[in-house]
Amino acid sequence: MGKLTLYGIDGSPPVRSVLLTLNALGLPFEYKVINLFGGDHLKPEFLKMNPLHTVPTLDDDGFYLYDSHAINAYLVAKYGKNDKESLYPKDLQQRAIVDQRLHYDSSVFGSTARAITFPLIRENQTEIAQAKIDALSGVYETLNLFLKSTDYLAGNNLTIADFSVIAVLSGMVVFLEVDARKFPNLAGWVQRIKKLPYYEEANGSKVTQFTDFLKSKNFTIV
Ligand SMILES: N[C@@H](CCC(=O)N[C@@H](CS)C(=O)NCC(=O)O)C(=O)O
Repeated sequence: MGKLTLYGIDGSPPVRSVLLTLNALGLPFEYKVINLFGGDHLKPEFLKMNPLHTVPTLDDDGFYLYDSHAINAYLVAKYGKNDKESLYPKDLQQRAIVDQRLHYDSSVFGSTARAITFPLIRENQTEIAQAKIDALSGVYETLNLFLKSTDYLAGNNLTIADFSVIAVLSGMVVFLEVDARKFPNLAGWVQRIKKLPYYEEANGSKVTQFTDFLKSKNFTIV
C-alpha cells in the first residue's frame, strides 16, 4: 500500500472520526497537525490539496480527499479486509443504512453542534440560547431511537457511522450530558464505544483538548 497522511488537529470531531477509522483498520499513517488558529489551512500548499481548507484531509499517495465521511468510507472500501469490511458493509441495504446515519451526522448533528460551538470559538460569544441546547437534546432523542433495538447506530455491527457520531457527541457532552434516564440506549452505546481498544488513543485522549477549550469559554445558557 501507498503512504497515508492525515492532515488534522486533535480538537476537530471529523478528524477524530478518521483517527478512529485508521486505528480500527490498523493502518499505518502519518499525522500532520494543521493549526487552524495559526492559518495553516489557508496556506497555498494546503489549498492545493483541499480548496475548502478543511480538516480532515487525507493524502493517499497523491490522491487527496476531504470530508471525514467520504474519507472513512474510502478507507474501509479500499483497505478493510475480512472482518474489517463490516465497518462499511458491501451489502447494499446495510450500506444504505450506514449512509443514512452518516448523512444525519453530516447534516443534522453537524449543524446542530456547529451552531453551538462556532459563536463560542470564532465570535467569542459566551451566551448560548437554550433553543440550541433543546435542538441538541432532539438529536440525542433521534440517536436514542436509532439504537432502540441494535447495539450500534446502523445495526448490530460497529460501523463508521458510530465513529462519526461519537467524535461529535464526546464534545457536545460539555453542553448536554447524555442522561441515562432520558436516553438509555444512547448512554449504553457510549459505554460500548468507549470500550473499543483504540478508543482512548484515537478519540478519548484527544477530545479533552476540545472540551477543556470549550469549558474555558465560561459560557452560560440563556
Ligand atoms: N463535513 C466536514 C467538516 C470539516 C470541517 O468543517 N472541519 C473544520 C474543523 S472541525 C475546519 O477545518 N474548519 C476550518 C475552515 O473551515 O476553514 C467533514 O466531515 O470533514
